[in-house]
Amino acid sequence: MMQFKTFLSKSPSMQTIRLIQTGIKSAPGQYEKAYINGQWSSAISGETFDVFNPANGQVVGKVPDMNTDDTLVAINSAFKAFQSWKNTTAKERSQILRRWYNLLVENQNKIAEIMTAESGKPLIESNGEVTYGNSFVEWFSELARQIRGDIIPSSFPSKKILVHHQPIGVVGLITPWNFPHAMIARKAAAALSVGCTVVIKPAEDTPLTGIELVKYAEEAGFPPGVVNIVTSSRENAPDVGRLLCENHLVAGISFTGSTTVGRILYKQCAYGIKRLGLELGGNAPFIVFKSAKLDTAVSSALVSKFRNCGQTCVAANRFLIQEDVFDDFVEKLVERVKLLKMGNGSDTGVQLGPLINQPQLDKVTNFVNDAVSKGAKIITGGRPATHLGNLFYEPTILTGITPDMIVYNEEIFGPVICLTKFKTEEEALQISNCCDVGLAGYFFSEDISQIFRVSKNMEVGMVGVNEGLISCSEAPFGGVKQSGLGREGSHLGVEDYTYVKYTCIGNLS
Ligand SMILES: NC(=O)C1=CN([C@@H]2O[C@H](COP(=O)(O)OP(=O)(O)OC[C@H]3O[C@@H](n4cnc5c(N)ncnc54)[C@H](OP(=O)(O)O)[C@@H]3O)[C@@H](O)[C@H]2O)C=CC1
Ligand SMILES: O=C(O)CCCC(=O)O
Repeated sequence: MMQFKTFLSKSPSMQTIRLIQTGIKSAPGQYEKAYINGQWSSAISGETFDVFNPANGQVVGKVPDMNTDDTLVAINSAFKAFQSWKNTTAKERSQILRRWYNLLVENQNKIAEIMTAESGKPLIESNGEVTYGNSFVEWFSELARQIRGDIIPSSFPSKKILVHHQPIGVVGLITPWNFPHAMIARKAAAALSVGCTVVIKPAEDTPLTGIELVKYAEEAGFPPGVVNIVTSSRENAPDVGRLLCENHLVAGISFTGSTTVGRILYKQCAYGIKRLGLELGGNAPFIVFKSAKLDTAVSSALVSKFRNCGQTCVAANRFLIQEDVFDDFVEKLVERVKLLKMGNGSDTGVQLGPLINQPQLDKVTNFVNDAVSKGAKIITGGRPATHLGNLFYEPTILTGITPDMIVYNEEIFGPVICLTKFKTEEEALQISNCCDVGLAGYFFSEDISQIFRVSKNMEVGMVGVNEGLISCSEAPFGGVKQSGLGREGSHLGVEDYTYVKYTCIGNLS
């Protein structure tokens, strides 16, 4: 967890300096191939698409633009590979995952630099994400050998009740651009650990990190067809997604991304009654009660809001501050926000990068303009930082938020803090819970009864109490309501990838 916190320090850590001094750079515009059935492959159509650095618009890579033809080959290969991968021992799978983890650790700097080049994340954050993503590979390499069935006492002396957990088969993993390593690792390591095979479809904006991960998976020794990655442009994504959902050889889908696309996949999986894991959007409340330690609340607000420039599904979205401490909190917050350094993520000391692409910039700009047109007051920021590049948006604080504003109702996915004053705990909870999504929620209080009461009553899948950064491989990640289905990470993270098989052995004498 600490790796993300370091981005708030006023000067770059020694680790950042060391990373920058390594001077490792991915070759600009280098052509990468996707990986299907143990072969590094171009698209059957021969098409490619460019990958851009959002900080400056430079082309940093070129990858195959694959469509359903390539995806079908990947599915067939994964299905064939499943027939033997499912019969490997837990120890064998654990050892290959561990080798993958070791290679990812050895190549941490290189992966982080690729990530910064294609996602715009400050290098120190990319480095933090690699540590975080790797931790899932390590976790599931350890968990692989701990998955046990049951023998349940039967009421009939002649019968034995056995319960096994078996891999479901081929799974399609559709992942977003905001965590190009961790979202692949969290899904793939869990699936592979129990004996499933995978077809990964990374986001158009960030395929290079995914390809890099798969290079180390190959080196670690996963047999051909067990791990496949299909890169596709935004234009081909809906068809590729549909094929993964509808092909009868695919047993399940795990998706992280927008609620809109999650709904499409849910529908497409319905006919085949596919296993489906969905990690969708949130609208996280961040409540500061009057008993809170304000400095802790302010530091946590910065971590929760500005990690990946606000482009995080667990980012604090609605800041609710009890009226008694509102002015003090705002004063401390503004002071810290004004110190944040925005720029090209590979430059020393940068804490905030650009937004990922033009639609994201337009979205954030429209949300803020909408709020201001309805009476919100800009305390700081409030516009694109055009002097830095085309996709930068100033860290922004708004007050005077009202329920008719888009920022109040929707996930902002940008560096914008919206502050609302409340009087009572009931009012704060009512505001927190009055939405259709429920991923993460945060609150700050030193009142122990309030801590238990509010964490029980917040309608979310994950609660941070006096803490703004809650994600880690050991804890179950997921939401309630329209924020999704299932849990990733933790001991529960394998459930999406296993069937429960009950065997009754009868007529025993
Ligand atoms: N919950 C979360 O963590 C995330 C939430 N979001 C939210 O979504 C908004 C839009 O971001 P966006 O990138 O468009 O998110 P999407 O949900 O569109 O993208 C996530 C992944 O789904 C793929 N995809 C897109 N359309 C389909 C489809 N019809 N069938 C199958 N796969 C599909 C994308 O491919 P491709 O990139 O090629 O389009 C990408 O790999 C953001 O502003 C944010 O609010 C976005 C990312 C992550
Ligand atoms: O924003 C997301 O898509 C995933 C959340 C990152 C995390 O695991 O904290």
